[in-house]
Amino acid sequence: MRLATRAPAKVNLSLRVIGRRADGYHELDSLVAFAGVGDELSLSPGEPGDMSISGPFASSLSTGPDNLVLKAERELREEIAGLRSGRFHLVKRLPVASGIGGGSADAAAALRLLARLNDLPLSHPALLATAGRVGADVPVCLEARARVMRGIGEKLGPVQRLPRLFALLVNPGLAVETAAVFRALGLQPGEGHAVAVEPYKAEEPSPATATELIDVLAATGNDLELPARAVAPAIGEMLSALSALPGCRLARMSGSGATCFALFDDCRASAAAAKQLPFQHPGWWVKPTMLR
Ligand SMILES: C[C@](O)(CO)[C@H](O)COP(=O)(O)OP(=O)(O)OC[C@H]1O[C@@H](n2ccc(N)nc2=O)[C@H](O)[C@@H]1O
Ligand SMILES: Nc1ncnc2c1ncn2[C@@H]1O[C@H](COP(=O)(O)OP(=O)(O)OP(=O)(O)O)[C@@H](O)[C@H]1O
Repeated sequence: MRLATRAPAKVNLSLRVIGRRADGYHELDSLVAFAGVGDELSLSPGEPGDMSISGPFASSLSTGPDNLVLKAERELREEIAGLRSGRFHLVKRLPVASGIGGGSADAAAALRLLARLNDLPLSHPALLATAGRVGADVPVCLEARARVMRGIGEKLGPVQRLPRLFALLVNPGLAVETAAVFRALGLQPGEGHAVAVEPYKAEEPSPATATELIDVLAATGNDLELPARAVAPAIGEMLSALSALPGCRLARMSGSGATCFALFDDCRASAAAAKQLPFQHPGWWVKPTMLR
């Protein structure tokens, strides 16, 4: 039997860095949402540890043991003796190392498929523990629903019922290494981070409309944007181009970059921008999508 699932792109609508832990990782406070665009993963009968990849970004990745799909499978097998598994096929539609958690989404998708095959609930402690070990963004990608994540990604707040946002996801075709961006922030282990941007306040009543949500988000930010722009100056150019699009209400970077998103009040404005941008910047990856 073949099991399949989508691996939606993760978007950090806001991201505040609280400080750096003694072990070098950074404590975050981030409102995360998920996009309509994503990878696809399937699991079929076959040899565990085996996988194939197709899709527009297949050539950016190997099918070796470093692939996060296989890493997640291996780690779960260590937690659960006798785990049933198989061979994976990944359709890679998201740019790699791009701040929208493609690898994390794939790893989480692998865990969801293995949970289905082995009749495990998603809340199974072995799944959660494995997710956290595979990557900081994997726990939030397990359920792939909008929420605030804290700690280094292991503390998940309640699911947020956000109004749908019409967005463009844009990447300049530049892989940016997450660790390099955190390094460029320049915090020492144990050091706190001065408040530069406000975190999203999830306790307050959720905004009822996209327009209200965008207003709330405008008061927040992404603390990794400045260090990422130092690592990859193309990000600054992209943010200026997005802000100048007709109807763009907010342009911001996701995660550690380089992917940025532009938010619009309605789908007509985002669709028009999606048509216009490729003429101005033919090399950029541009995806109109809904975030929720
Ligand atoms: C920036 C975000 O995308 C926001 O959602 C994530 O925190 C990054 O999550 P991720 O890509 O799953 O990150 P990992 O693969 O676990 O870590 C990559 C590297 O980034 C740094 N890292 C990551 C997460 C974090 N909270 N603090 C860190 O300092 C560490 O140097 C780590 O070695
Ligand atoms: N299935 C996979 N998809 C994407 N990247 C993978 C995968 N397996 C391994 N990797 C490696 O993981 C690294 C980070 O990939 P990923 O796409 O998750 O980064 P990201 O988009 O920056 O994510 P984040 O927003 O979590 O920082 C890359 O160096 C990539 O080579």
